[in-house]
Amino acid sequence: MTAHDTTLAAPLERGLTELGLEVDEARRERLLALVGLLHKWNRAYNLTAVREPREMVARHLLDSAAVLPHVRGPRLLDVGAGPGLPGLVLAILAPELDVTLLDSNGKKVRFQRQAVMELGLTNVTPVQTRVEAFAVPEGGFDQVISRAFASLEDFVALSASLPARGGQWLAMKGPAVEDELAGLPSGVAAVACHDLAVPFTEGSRRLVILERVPAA
Ligand SMILES: C[S@@+](CC[C@H](N)C(=O)[O-])C[C@H]1O[C@@H](n2cnc3c(N)ncnc32)[C@H](O)[C@@H]1O
Repeated sequence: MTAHDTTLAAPLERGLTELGLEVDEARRERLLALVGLLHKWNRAYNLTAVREPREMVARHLLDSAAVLPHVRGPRLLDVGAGPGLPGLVLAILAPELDVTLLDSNGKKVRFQRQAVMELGLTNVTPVQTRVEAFAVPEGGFDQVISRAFASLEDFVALSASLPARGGQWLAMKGPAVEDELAGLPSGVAAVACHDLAVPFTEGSRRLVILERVPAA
């Protein structure tokens, strides 16, 4: 596995504890190795505006980990995953998940593939495509998640056929999501909106969970 900055181990462990997550050392090592890869590839591939590894621990690892209690899987699709956020983090934390990472950008998907290989992950499938052109696999996904991808309305419209029957959309949003909730199409409703405190970051992460409902 790839080398990483050992000074990041303590903040990661503290942050995971603050989130109430028990994560063994092997998984913590993988998470830090992911930060190492993001930092290394960011110079050439411009994967994320977050440049500092320490900041990546909070804004990428812990922010993604914060949604784990709401992820039930097992088939999880991350739409517009970019360098694999939150999907790679969730796949490392919960090996029982079967995670598909989807992005239209070739460089981002090349990074996803490299990370999957270097981290030895067997539960992640990167796919390069636009979500609207993605052929839904038989049965669909139990949950479809996105972070920093699109408005709620566009996220749901672009991925309308992808959740399985009884499946959910999980949208990782900022604090101002009320206006977007008002724009949801009929037939889809928010069933929960969680305020998640992310260690070492200002403001709160909101996780909106959406399901299909009988059209009004
Ligand atoms: C702002 S980035 C967010 C990346 C990642 N989720 C994160 O939080 O760091 C949005 C990503 O969505 C991808 N994207 C935009 N439109 C897309 C589409 N129609 N289908 C698939 N991916 C798309 C872009 O290539 C980009 O990597």
